[in-house]
Amino acid sequence: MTERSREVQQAESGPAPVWDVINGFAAYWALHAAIDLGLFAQLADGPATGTELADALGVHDPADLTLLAQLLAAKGLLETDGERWRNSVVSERFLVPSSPQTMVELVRHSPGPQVGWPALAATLRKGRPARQVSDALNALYPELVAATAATQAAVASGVATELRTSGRWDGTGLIVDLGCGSGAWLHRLLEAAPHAKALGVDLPHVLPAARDRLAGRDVTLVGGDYLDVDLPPRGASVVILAHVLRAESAPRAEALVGRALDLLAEDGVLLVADYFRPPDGAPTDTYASAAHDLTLALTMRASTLGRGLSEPTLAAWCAVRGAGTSAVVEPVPRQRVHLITLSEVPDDRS
Ligand SMILES: C[S@@+](CC[C@H](N)C(=O)[O-])C[C@H]1O[C@@H](n2cnc3c(N)ncnc32)[C@H](O)[C@@H]1O
Repeated sequence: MTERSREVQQAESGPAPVWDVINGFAAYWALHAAIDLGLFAQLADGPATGTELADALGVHDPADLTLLAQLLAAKGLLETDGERWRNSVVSERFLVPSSPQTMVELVRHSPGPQVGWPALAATLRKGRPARQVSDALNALYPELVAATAATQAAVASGVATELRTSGRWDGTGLIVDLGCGSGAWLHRLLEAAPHAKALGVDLPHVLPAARDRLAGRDVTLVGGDYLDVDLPPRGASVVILAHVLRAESAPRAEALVGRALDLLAEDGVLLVADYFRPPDGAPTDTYASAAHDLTLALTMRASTLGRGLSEPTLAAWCAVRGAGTSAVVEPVPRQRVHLITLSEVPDDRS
C-alpha cells in the first residue's frame, strides 16, 4: 500500500473492527443465554410473540426477551414479522437441540475452559497455561467429545466411504485411534468394515464415552498418554489422529505423528483430521480468510501448549519419515482430513 492510500484510509477509518471484536463477547453470551433459556427449542414448536415466549421460558419481563430476540435477529439467528418470532433457517438446523445437526453443546464447549481466556496474557507471558486452566480442560474433555461426536461421526463416515471406494483400504486389519474421545471415528469405520478390529487410546477418565458407544464391538480400549502406552508396532491398516495434534506442543505433536506412522502396516493409511491454520509468513488476506482456524488455534493456546497445526508442517513431519499425503478429503465443510501413506518405506522398516 502506498503512503498516500494509507493516509486516505486513516482519514476514512472508523472503529468498527474494534467494536466487532468487543461485541463478539456479548453476542456469544446472548446466544448462550438463549440456549440456556430454551428459546430455540421453544420456537421449534412454532412462531410466538415476545410475551408468549417470556411466559413459556420463565423470563420475568417480556421486554427483556424481546431485546434478546432483537439482537439474535441482528445476528441472523431469529426472524420476525414485527409481532411473532421464529427460528431462522440456520437456527432450525444448528441450534434446536433435537436437530440431528445441533451445535447446542458445541456452543457451550467450543471456546474451551472459560478460565483460560482472562488468563491468556499471563499464559503467553509464561509460555504455558496455569495448572488451574489445564485441569479445567482435562475436566471438560468428556463433555467436549460428547459435543463433537455427531460432527465427527459424519466426517468419519465420509472418510470410510472414500477409503473403501478408492481401494486404499480393504476393510480388514486393525484400526488404531489415538485420542479416540467419544469413539465416533472407530464406530463409523467399524460400520464400514465390520470384520476389522479396533483399538482406541484416550485418557482414563475420558474412556467411558468410547466404551458406551462401542459396546458389543471388537474393540480394545487403552487408558493413558497416547505417546507412552504399549501398542503393537507396524500392524495397523488404519491409524487415526483426529483433532489431537493442534492441542499438543510441536515436539509432542511431531512425536505423535511419528508414533502413528510407526504403528502402520506398509500399505496402511494414517488419517489426520484437524482445523489447519495457514502457515507463518503469509500476507494479511490469507489470515483474514482463516479467522475460524486461527481462532481455534488460539483457543488451543489458551489452555494447552498447542498452537494449532499447518499443512506444510504436517507434510514436513511426514516427509522425514518417508510418508506423504495421498489425498485430502473434506466430507463436511471445514473438516479437512489428510490420508497419509508410506510412500517410501525407510530402510529400517524393510
Ligand atoms: C478434541 S478431542 C478429539 C477426540 C476425537 N479424536 C474426535 O475427533 O472426536 C481430543 C482428545 O484427545 C484426548 N487426549 C488429550 N491428551 C491426551 C493424551 N496425552 N493421551 C491420550 N489422549 C489424550 C482427549 O481426552 C480427547 O478425547
